[in-house]
Formats: sequence, structure tokens, C-alpha cells
Amino acid sequence: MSDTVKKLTILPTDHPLRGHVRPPGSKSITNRALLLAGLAKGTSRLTGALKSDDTRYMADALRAMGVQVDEPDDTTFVVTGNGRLASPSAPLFLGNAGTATRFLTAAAALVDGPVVVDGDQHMRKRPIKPLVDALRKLGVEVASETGCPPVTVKGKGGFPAGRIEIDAGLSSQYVSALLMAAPGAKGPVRIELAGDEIGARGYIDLTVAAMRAFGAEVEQLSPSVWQVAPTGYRAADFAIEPDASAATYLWAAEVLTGGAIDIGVPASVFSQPDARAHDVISKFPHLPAVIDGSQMQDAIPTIAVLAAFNETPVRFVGLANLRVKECDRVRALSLGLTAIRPGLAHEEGDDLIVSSDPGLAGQTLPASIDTFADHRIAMSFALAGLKIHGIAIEDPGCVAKTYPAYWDALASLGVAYTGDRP
Ligand SMILES: O=C(O)C1=C[C@@H](OP(=O)(O)O)[C@@H](O)[C@H](O)C1
Ligand SMILES: C=C(OP(=O)(O)O)C(=O)O
Repeated sequence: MSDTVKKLTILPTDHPLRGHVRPPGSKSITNRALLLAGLAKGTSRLTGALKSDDTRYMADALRAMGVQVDEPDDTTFVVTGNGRLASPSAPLFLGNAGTATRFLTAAAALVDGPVVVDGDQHMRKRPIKPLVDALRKLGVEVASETGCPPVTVKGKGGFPAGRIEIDAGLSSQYVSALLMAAPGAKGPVRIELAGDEIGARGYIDLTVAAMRAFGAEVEQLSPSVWQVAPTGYRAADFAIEPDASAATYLWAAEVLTGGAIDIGVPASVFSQPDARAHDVISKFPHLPAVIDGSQMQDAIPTIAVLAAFNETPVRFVGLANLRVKECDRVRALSLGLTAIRPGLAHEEGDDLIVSSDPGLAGQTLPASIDTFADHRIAMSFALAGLKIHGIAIEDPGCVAKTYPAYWDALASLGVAYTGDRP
């Protein structure tokens, strides 16, 4: 990174963090609800929604396809669709929003006309070939030169009934994308997982729940087979729960500083997979020796930074697909922790081993953390800054992807900064 890059230095707190902070709405649920409301006929009201880069990309893409998306306040979208998405006049630019990119690639098959789905330089490195191949097998004309965006879909207003196998080893979003497009097909669609390898199965459950709320008929025939009826969607009023991945930073800040942060909802009410991180985080400073990240992937950066302060070392397993998120998160975590102190973490294959040292707290260990433009790397390393003097977060504005108010939220609990607060 260049010397001109913006940096935010976190000043360690000399007191436990106490107060109320409500995390923003769930990114995953907001982007599902926006799409389903856009595919429905009529007006849907989505409340408790996230307003951030990722949901703005989704909302703008829907607008470009003829959907009316109004924003009466900071947490509400009012979406009016006519049951069809129109062919946009320009490529859809979706930044580094994995959900928007994957979900809209499949939904583009329902458009009558061409759709180009594209993203930024990070998204252009994130694989989408398994989804492209599956759509092609369903009879959709679709092309991607590199196996990553841009993807060109020549939609014909739907696709025939069929049965499709999808390898979701790299991303569960491929399955969610196919499921959400399926009610627009000409007949029933059966979606089967190839192999049992799937990270974050809980995201598929979120998808099915959202689809049902917008009138779809989805039957789960086995743990790896879903059957979707060609019902289309109907408009609905839909309340979105707070973001569980965003909550993990607050849960971790609480245990790390011995404070009490009220996020307004108990961990037990979340339906998102990352809520399971609450149990793990509450064991700090006695985190388990081995933590499997496969079913709470987005919470791993949070727990890995927390693990640096644990009593005993932690091995993180089940991380293979963290390498194809906004950045290679296994590498970014290992590099960031090593920048704080050599030997604090290392990689073994796809595992991350954090050596752990409760004595880190209170030390001065100046480190400039390369966030690789990844919101979760920025937000998780800020936790280290609550305890260690000299932690500077590069490109702190990248939190706008899912939690634009993150720095303000920490400030409201008494955290202070020096440098370029976005
Ligand atoms: O379906 C979703 O909403 C998500 C699924 C997960 O991604 P992958 O399925 O690509 O692992 C997760 O990391 C992402 O933040 C959101
Ligand atoms: C992986 C993430 O996002 P996405 O895949 O939706 O870009 C994330 O938010 O951690």
C-alpha cells in the first residue's frame, strides 16, 4: 500500500466498553429480500434493512432493471415490481458484493434480453464458474471468459423445468442464487448439491425462509436436494433482523474489555449462521483448541483476532473458502497478526494457527494492518487496537461494505482514534 493510504489508529480503552449499540440490518437477508421483492408483482416494504455498499449495489441493479426502489428512511426499502426484470441498458456494476453478483447472475436468466453482471477488481477474481455451468445445463445462454465476473447472460424470460447439480464447495451463494431464480422457471426445478461439501449451510436455510415469505413453494427433499415450484413471487412486508456477523465484533469487544454491550437482541433469536459464534466468543479467554469455521465463516476474522489474547493457542480449520472471499482471509489474518508480533500466527495448508498471548494486552506494538479492502479484516483488527497501543487500520472506509457506522458505533462506546476516521 502507498504512503498516502488513509489509516485509522485505535487508541486502547482504559475502561470496559459499556453501552447500547444495535448492529445494522443483515446484509444477507436484505439482499435476498430486495431481489425477491424486485421479482414480485406489487409493493413490498422491507424494514430493519441494511443500507451499505452491498445493498446499494443490489438496489441500484434492480432500479436499472425497471424495479422501483424507494428509501423512505435509513432502514426501509419500499420495492415495487411488475413481476419481471427488464434488460438493463448498461452492465450491472456490483462492486465486491458477492451476494448481489451471484444472486443477480441467476436472476438474469429470467430477463428477456442480455444482462452483463460485473464487479470491481476484487470481484473479478472471485469464482462464479460453478454457477455459470449450472445455468448453462438448465438451458441458459451464459458466458464468462475467466470463470469470474464479468458474466454475460442472454436471458429468454425464464428457463425450462429441470434438475440441476451444483458444486457449492467454493460458495453456498451459487445454491441460493439458483433457488431464488427457480420460481420464475417454466416448471418445477430440482436443485441437488454435488458432494456434501458446503460451507455455511445456514445461508441456504435463510434463502428458503425468505423465498417462502415471498410466496414461493420450496420443498427440501433431503439435506442436499430442494424442489421449487414455478409460482413466481408475491409482494410482502418483511422485517429484517440485525446482522449477526456485525454483532460478532460487539460480542468480542465486550469479552475482550470485560464490558457489557447491549445489542438489543439476544444471540438466540438470530437465524443467521454467524450467530453460532456467540457461544464460542463467550468462552474467551478459554476458547477451544480447535475451531471449525465452515459453518460461521464470516465470524472467523473476529474470533481469530480475539484468539491472539486467549490463554491457549487456537487452530482454525474448515477455512478453505475464506481464501475466495473479499480477499484471501486466511492470508490476511496471518499477515496482520504477524505484523503485530512475529510468530503470533501462521498458516498450515488452509488452517490458521494463532499462538495466543494474554500478555499482549497493554503492550505497545506498532503495526499497520493491510486490510486488502476487506471490511471484516478492518473491523476485526480494530479489536486488537482496543488492547494494544499502535494498531493502525489501513483503508478504514472499507467497512462501508456492510457496516458503514462501525467506527461511530465503537466511538459511542468510548473508543477514541487518531488519523483518518471515515
Ligand atoms: O449467502 C450469503 O448471504 C452469504 C454466504 C457466505 O458466502 P459463501 O457462500 O460464498 O461462502 C458468506 O460468507 C457471505 O458473507 C454471505
Ligand atoms: C464474504 C462476504 O461477503 P460477500 O460474499 O457477500 O461479498 C462477507 O461479507 O464477509
